[in-house]
Amino acid sequence: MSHSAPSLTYLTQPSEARLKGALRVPGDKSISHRSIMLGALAEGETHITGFLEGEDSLNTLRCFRAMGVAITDPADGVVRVKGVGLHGLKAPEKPLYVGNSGTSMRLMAGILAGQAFDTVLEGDASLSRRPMKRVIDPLTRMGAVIESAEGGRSPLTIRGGQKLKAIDYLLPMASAQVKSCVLLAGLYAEGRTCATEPAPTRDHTERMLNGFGYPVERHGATACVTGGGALQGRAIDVPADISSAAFFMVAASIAHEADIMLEHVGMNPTRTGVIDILKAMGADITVHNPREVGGEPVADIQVRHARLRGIAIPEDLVPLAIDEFPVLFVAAACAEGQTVLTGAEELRVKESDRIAVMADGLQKLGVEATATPDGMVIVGRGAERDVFGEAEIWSQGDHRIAMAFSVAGLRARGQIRIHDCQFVETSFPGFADLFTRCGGGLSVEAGAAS
Ligand SMILES: O=C(O)C1=C[C@@H](OP(=O)(O)O)[C@@H](O)[C@H](O)C1
Ligand SMILES: C=C(OP(=O)(O)O)C(=O)O
Repeated sequence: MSHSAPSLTYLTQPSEARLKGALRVPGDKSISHRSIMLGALAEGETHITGFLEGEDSLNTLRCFRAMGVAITDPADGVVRVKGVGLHGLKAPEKPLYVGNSGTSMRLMAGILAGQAFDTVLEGDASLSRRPMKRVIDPLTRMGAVIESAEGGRSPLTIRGGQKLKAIDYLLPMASAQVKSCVLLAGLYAEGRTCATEPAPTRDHTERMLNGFGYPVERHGATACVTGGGALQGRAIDVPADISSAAFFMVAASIAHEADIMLEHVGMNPTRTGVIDILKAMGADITVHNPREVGGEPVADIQVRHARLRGIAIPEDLVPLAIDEFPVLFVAAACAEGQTVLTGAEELRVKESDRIAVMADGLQKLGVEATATPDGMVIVGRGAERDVFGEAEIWSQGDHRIAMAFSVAGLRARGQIRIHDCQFVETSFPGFADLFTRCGGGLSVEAGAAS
């Protein structure tokens, strides 16, 4: 987000929505960030198609430009990055601003720890509340020097010119951002750096490093890189983001009538937990034409309306669906019976506390939703035609909360007014239009109270 984007409010239409059509949601955010970062650090050119032109990945792009990397303006998802090599970045003139994006800050901290110059990384109000100690700790063990605001929060000042040493790091939480940060710093360290995760998390960094010709060894839960190699520029086709497609998967499942096709969706097995969870709830989801594009599995996904039932969500699926819980809570409210989520305390440190903010919004809409320290218990009202009432919701600077309550509008008796929706631009530009075009019915009011 630019430093002060005007506030937006979404208004859902109490509707008899029929969702239909084929649609392609924007590019994968995790892969888009990494395509700029690895493209910048590579030798030669990286040609990206399907790039997410959302504020989070655009902020990553701007940061690397500020460090002297020539990157074309994205046009219809096409971006060219002229790599400068692992040691070719230049000192930026100003602090690097990453907006709302935890991925940018945590992955870039790993890269910047290995540079010869100092940098300051800063973000918006939401990001300034999120924990950065989780990356400061392993980087400090590697020899990095990082100053932070109180409590390990950003802004982070990263002192350049340190000689990094390899470490074996056992992650205290399942986090792809922390794993990636350690591996990226490992590119600059002497020796072999390993990150061991307590549960599988998205593996785009490992896949993409291999794709750029930088070998990542994998032994069970451990991924290792040896410093001192080089990356080679390449072509990257970014698939549609399964985390964005998830809003439409739930929308089609809960709408009174629906049959939609989500095209070219990334199906990396470390990301498909949302499909497993929805299928366990009884969703009607068919995967068509599975294929592999540039090292990532991709498919078209058909979703039709179905009667959902509540489940106990298996904890091993939590990291594989970590960004999808706001909208999965909406699905749970529309199911018959109780849904119980446990083992998801990480949701409390995302763009908002997604457990507290979702429980609060669902309660306002008349759903029995009880927040627990590590999850939620939701009593589904799927037997009723209108699951949700009418309410005013604050999305608390969190794009996924804003979109989740937009989807809830499909089963609401009245109107849901959702404030602070400008943050949807971080991950899903054009969401309101696409949702409306396939039958969702959402209008946007500018400049409303936030
Ligand atoms: O590595 C990534 O691209 C991401 C990892 C996840 O965060 P954590 O590593 O904090 O779980 C996820 O929530 C975020 O949207 C993107
Ligand atoms: C948690 C998210 O992103 P980030 O951590 O990059 O801000 C998200 O997109 O849901």
